[in-house]
Amino acid sequence: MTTPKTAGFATRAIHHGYNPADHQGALVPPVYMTSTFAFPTAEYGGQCFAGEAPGYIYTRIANPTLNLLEQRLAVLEGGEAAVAFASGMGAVTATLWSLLQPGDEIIVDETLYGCTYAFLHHGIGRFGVQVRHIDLTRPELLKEAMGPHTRMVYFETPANPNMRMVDIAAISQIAHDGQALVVVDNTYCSPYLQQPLQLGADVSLHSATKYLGGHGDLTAGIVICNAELAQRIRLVGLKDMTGAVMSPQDAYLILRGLKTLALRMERHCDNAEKMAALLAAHPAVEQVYYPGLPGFPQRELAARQMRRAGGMIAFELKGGEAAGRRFINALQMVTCAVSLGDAETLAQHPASMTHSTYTPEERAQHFISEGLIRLSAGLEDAEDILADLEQALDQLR
Ligand code: MET
Repeated sequence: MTTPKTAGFATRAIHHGYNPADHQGALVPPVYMTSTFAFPTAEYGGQCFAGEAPGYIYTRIANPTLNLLEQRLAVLEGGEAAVAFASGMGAVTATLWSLLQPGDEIIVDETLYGCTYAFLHHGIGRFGVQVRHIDLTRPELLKEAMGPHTRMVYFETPANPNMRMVDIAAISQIAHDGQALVVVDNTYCSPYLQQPLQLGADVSLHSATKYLGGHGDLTAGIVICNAELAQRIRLVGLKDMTGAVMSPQDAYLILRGLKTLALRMERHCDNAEKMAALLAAHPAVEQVYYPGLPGFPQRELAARQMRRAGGMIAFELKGGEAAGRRFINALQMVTCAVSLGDAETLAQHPASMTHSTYTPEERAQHFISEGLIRLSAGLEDAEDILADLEQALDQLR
């Protein structure tokens, strides 16, 4: 059913866009596990292709299960429309291929997820799009940097992996004064914690592999924006160019994950707050980057644009990179793996894993230290996570 605008986040995450009465009473939406759709007549099939009839054609273009997920995520982020992809990078690349052309400039923050960075520099950057890094934590620098060819401003907040935060409202205002689109990778927050479109951004995208799916059993991506941009991304990015379509089975798993998103995010935040406090108080730890900690330099911004401080933490040990490896290897329950937003608490080393697409010099230039450790707070009992972190830290003494 179409949930009223006054309905709460969890209500919409559970109900929006689906009415059991339209599906023989099935409480859970059916999965349209089909690649193609039968046309009643040859004429009707041709009309579908011409955009003159509304029928489904082929799952790469549209599918009822994907459409339900898209509608639900659009409403959860306060957007008009959404487009589903096979991975977070599918969402990133389709958005950039669709909305940029040779001669355009894209301004990005200094710190980006490793594969996004690689795509900009070794992918679209090779096809005539100028890529320029600016420290977007200082909006005044964007004002100076905007030029006649700047078509897009792109960033993550908090940034993967170092938690630097960008003021979405301030950046959107400056970008829009210069007619540039603002694209925010909202993966670290999920729509429960942060809503970029409400703060002025044009596009919010996610790796749905993370908090949206929430169970580490799929890869998927989603782009949320207005109807016009969504149509451009769907038809140019998805249909004609990248073909990176989400599986209906994965859309079903994400719809299932969304039912508990609000509950899970509260628990991720509860656990991360306790983990960050333990790390900050431990003598082996040099520095902790977590928006909820009193010493976090952008704490006020975090409080302004995020509902809570989130489930992601970065930290450095006094013993640097070598100590970091020893720490990760000493963990017993916390798992060494990339990805985030799963039920399991995960630890990884960005310089050798998620951000190994940068050279060491590039990491230094983009504020990613070689010794940084990234933690994704899971849903386990906090005391078990804390005990594991503590025993691993104690081994560094
Ligand atoms: N985007 C994911 C992360 O940041 C996966 C990473 S590496 C292939 O963990």
